[in-house]
Amino acid sequence: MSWNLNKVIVSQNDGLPVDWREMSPSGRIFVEIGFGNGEFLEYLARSNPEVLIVGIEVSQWCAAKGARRILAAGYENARVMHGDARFLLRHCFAPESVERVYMNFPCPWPKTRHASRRVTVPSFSDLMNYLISPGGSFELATDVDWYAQETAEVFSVNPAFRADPVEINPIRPYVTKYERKWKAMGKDTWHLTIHKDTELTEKPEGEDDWPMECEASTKKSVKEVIDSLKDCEGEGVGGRGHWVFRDAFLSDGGVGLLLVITADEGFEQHFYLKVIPNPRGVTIKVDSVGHPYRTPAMRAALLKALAAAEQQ
Ligand SMILES: C[S@@+](CC[C@H](N)C(=O)[O-])C[C@H]1O[C@@H](n2cnc3c(N)ncnc32)[C@H](O)[C@@H]1O
Repeated sequence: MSWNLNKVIVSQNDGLPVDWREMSPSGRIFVEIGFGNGEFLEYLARSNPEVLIVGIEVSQWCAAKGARRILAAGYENARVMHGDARFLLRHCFAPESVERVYMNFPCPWPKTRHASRRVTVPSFSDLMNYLISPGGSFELATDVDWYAQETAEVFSVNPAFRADPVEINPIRPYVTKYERKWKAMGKDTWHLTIHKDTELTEKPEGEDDWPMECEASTKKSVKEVIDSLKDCEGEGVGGRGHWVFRDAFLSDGGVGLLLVITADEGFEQHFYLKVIPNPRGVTIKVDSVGHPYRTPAMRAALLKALAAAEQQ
């Protein structure tokens, strides 16, 4: 059987931030981070038909499996995004647009040297403050007691939030396969609910609105522009993220290609900047193949290429 996964999988090509409210029967939105095999996602869609349920999965295999599950069940109120939730939630959702965020049994990355890989790094509470609407909540289920405590502590320093006491083995409306297996071994689970009471005081600027193409008036050739940029590197806009021009090529048609690698909050992208001759100089544009996301590091790389082209 073939599946049209595009009916369910959403990417930034649908516009940024994605217009989730328009897809939602009531305008309400719930998110599940790291949905694994998608059974909780399906449960959320089934039990909340008036709400749009958005699942985010970093594993491509799980993202496709979850999308197939939603299609097979025939739910119109669920969508899937493939990628790192820490990045996608910031860039693909409008501020304070999500009512509830669920995260079930995330990998705790127990070793200290892997702590930065935990979904609940300290900046996570800022991300949830950006994302969750006043009156909304974040719910964590975990099989690791210290992970629940650590997450509660991460939120406790943020005055926008109020945490319920961590619960042990509460009765849950739906138990996933992972949780069933864990319980069958006689083991405990811990649950944490965090409430957001206050509104964001500073609304973040629309940092995803800038164009991915610019023109430089210059007498330099395309070759001179790309040669001057090869191996350059620097910080993203606002000191966020990092970019590097890894390689430069000149096509037979005279178009320059710069291979750019960016890292934003642990989110890495590889894409090309095209340098195209025009009568006044050059046009520099982010190549859309691979659908890279607009990030502070991408913006800084584009600005660097523009400055290098215009420099006498
Ligand atoms: C242990 S599994 C739990 C799956 C499911 N929630 C359950 O309860 O059965 C953790 C899931 O989180 C996903 N994941 C890990 N880090 C993530 C991230 N930064 N963004 C989105 N998904 C992530 C993994 O791919 C994996 O599917």
